[in-house]
Amino acid sequence: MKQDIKEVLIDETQIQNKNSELGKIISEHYRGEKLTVICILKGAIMFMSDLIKNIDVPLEIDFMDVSSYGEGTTSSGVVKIIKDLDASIEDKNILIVEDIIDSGLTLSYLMKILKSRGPKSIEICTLLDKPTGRKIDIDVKYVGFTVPDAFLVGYGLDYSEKYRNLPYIGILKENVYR
Ligand SMILES: O=P(O)(O)OC[C@H]1O[C@H](OP(=O)(O)OP(=O)(O)O)[C@H](O)[C@@H]1O
Ligand code: HPA
Ligand SMILES: [Mg+2]
Repeated sequence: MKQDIKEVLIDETQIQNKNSELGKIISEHYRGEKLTVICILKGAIMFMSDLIKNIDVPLEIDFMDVSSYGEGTTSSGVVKIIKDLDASIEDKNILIVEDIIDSGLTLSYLMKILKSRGPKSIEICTLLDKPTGRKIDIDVKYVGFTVPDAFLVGYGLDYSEKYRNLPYIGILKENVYR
């Protein structure tokens, strides 16, 4: 796996420091409130599980699986719900946790659906933001790192379902997918 990585962009320590920093800010924001954290499968699993260890308000977790990338490196633009939430989000404070916002198509679609279900509040926290990929505007409250225009893998992010288990964020060598 390592031989397919051109460069480690964000290492484990940088990721964990960011989780601690974001956790503190989020805890202050929801102080005195209850929170539901929604993990967008599969990419956000590692980030969400590390992030919530750093949030100290009472919270519940739920999962939603949507997919638009399939096996490629560009979004198909067609977002499919593979698994919906287990619980209602009506009148709840919702924090959506994502690994990366690239074109913005996934979250734009998701936000429309979730806002229509009447949450008390709804915000987005993404570990990575790739603004050069954006096709549609997204209002993001919490961003870990702004990343360059390269295909990234690791810490939950995949290429063709692989590399999710790398403990860092790396740039995938172009010859792997070209
Ligand atoms: O802003 P966008 O261009 O829509 O891209 C971001 C989305 O794409 C990836 O998910 P993917 O559909 O690959 O599913 P996965 O999380 O299971 O890998 C990633 O986890 C985000 O959800
Ligand atoms: O750079 C990326 N890597 C992995 N998955 C992604 N989904 C959108 N952008 C990316
Ligand atoms: Mg993916």
